[in-house]
Amino acid sequence: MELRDAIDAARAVSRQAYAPYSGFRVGAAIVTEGGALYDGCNVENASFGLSICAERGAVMKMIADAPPDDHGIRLVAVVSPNTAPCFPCGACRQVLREFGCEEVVVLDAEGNPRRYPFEEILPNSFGPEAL
Ligand SMILES: O=c1ccn([C@H]2C[C@H](O)[C@@H](CO)O2)c(=O)[nH]1
Ligand SMILES: [Zn+2]
Repeated sequence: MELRDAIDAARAVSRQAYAPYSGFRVGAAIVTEGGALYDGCNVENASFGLSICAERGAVMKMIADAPPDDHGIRLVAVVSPNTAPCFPCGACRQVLREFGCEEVVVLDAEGNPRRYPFEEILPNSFGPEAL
C-alpha cells in the first residue's frame, strides 16, 4: 500500500541523514500522482544556515529524476527517530506547495500514521497559480 511504502521509505532514509551538528535525523518520502516514490534526508553544514531539510531533499530528487509530467505530489511522509510527530518546517511546506502536495503524513508517538490535508498544514497559501 502506498502510504505504508512511503512511511517505510522515510524511516529508512532517515538513517542516511548527515546531521553531525544537531544529531536530529529526518527522512521524507514523496509519492507522486503517478505513484513514484522519492526520498530524502537532511544534510547539514558547518555553516549551519545552509543545512537542507529532508523534505526539500526529496523534492530535489523528484525534480531531477521524475518525468516532467509527474511533478504532482500526492503525499509526503516525514519520519524522525528523534521525535514524533515530526512536521515539515515552514520553508519545506512552501516548497511542497509548489508541486500541489495534497497530504502530509507523520507518525504519532505510538508510531501510527497521522494524515493531514495540505490545506491544514499551509492554509491560504501562495502558489504558482497566483503568478
Ligand atoms: O521537518 C524537518 C525538521 C527538521 N529537519 C532538519 C533540519 C536540521 O538538519 C535538523 C534540526 O532542525 O533537522 C528536517 O529535515 N525536517
Ligand atoms: Zn524544512
